[in-house]
Amino acid sequence: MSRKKAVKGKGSSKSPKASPSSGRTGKGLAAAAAPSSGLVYPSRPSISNSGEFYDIAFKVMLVGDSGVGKTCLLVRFKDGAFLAGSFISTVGIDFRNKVMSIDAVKVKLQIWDTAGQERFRSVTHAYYRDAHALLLLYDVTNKASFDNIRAWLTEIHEYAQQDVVVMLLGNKADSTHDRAVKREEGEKLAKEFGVPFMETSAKSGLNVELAFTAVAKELKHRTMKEPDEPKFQLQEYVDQEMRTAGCCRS
Ligand SMILES: Nc1nc2c(ncn2[C@@H]2O[C@H](COP(=O)(O)OP(=O)(O)OP(=O)(O)O)[C@@H](O)[C@H]2O)c(=O)[nH]1
Ligand SMILES: [Mg+2]
Repeated sequence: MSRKKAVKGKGSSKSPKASPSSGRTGKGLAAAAAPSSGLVYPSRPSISNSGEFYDIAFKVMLVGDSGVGKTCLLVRFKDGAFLAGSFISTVGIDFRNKVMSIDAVKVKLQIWDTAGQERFRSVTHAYYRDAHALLLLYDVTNKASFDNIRAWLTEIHEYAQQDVVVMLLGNKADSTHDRAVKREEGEKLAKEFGVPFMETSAKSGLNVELAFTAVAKELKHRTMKEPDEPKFQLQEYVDQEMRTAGCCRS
């Protein structure tokens, strides 16, 4: 399979009109965004010398209330670091790219970090349509952020594609003393809405890699599934991986 090259670096914009691209050329938002159909199928090898090559690309959006840890989760996944210290709320929308190797296929995730603050909601709405997957976060130490998940799911149903992959994440699982939402409550809500669920911690790294890998696997399987290949079971995969890792992987 021929491979495309992922645009490296970071983009940022408050404009909902920015249109995605294959990431083959240029830098920044306009160049890194994918066609509105979303998927990028490489048609010929890249001639560029720098950056990482990929076979398929998907857009993943991080959504949820302000302060639940969306930016920290992305930074942990991308850079392996935790943004400790004062909380700097995201303004508008921002993205980072990461290429993962999934079953010998190079999958590029273009991950959009949205602002949780209400005043940026209309900006975020404009991006839902192009998303292949949504990671919906609440903060296990903040009951209101959990209670708002129903409203977020309503919003997702209204603005996102019908077949978008949604995964519910209870973040800040490291904060055992401040916990306000039990794991079972998260599991129950996820079951009610038929979405996969896991708890994460951007601080410790718990399940961060797993969350993105699971989504990338699901998207890759949907796109490249052989006719006789069984459907990928996302929650089963997550449960199995957590069992293998003794429930605590980073
Ligand atoms: N203990 C703990 N703190 C976290 C974790 N993730 C994020 N935080 C803290 O929570 C605060 C908010 O994190 P952000 O990632 O900026 O939150 P956000 O969801 O991006 O917020 P908006 O950009 O306003 O939507 C910061 O002070 C982080 O240090 C985590 O897993 N554990
Ligand atoms: Mg943020």
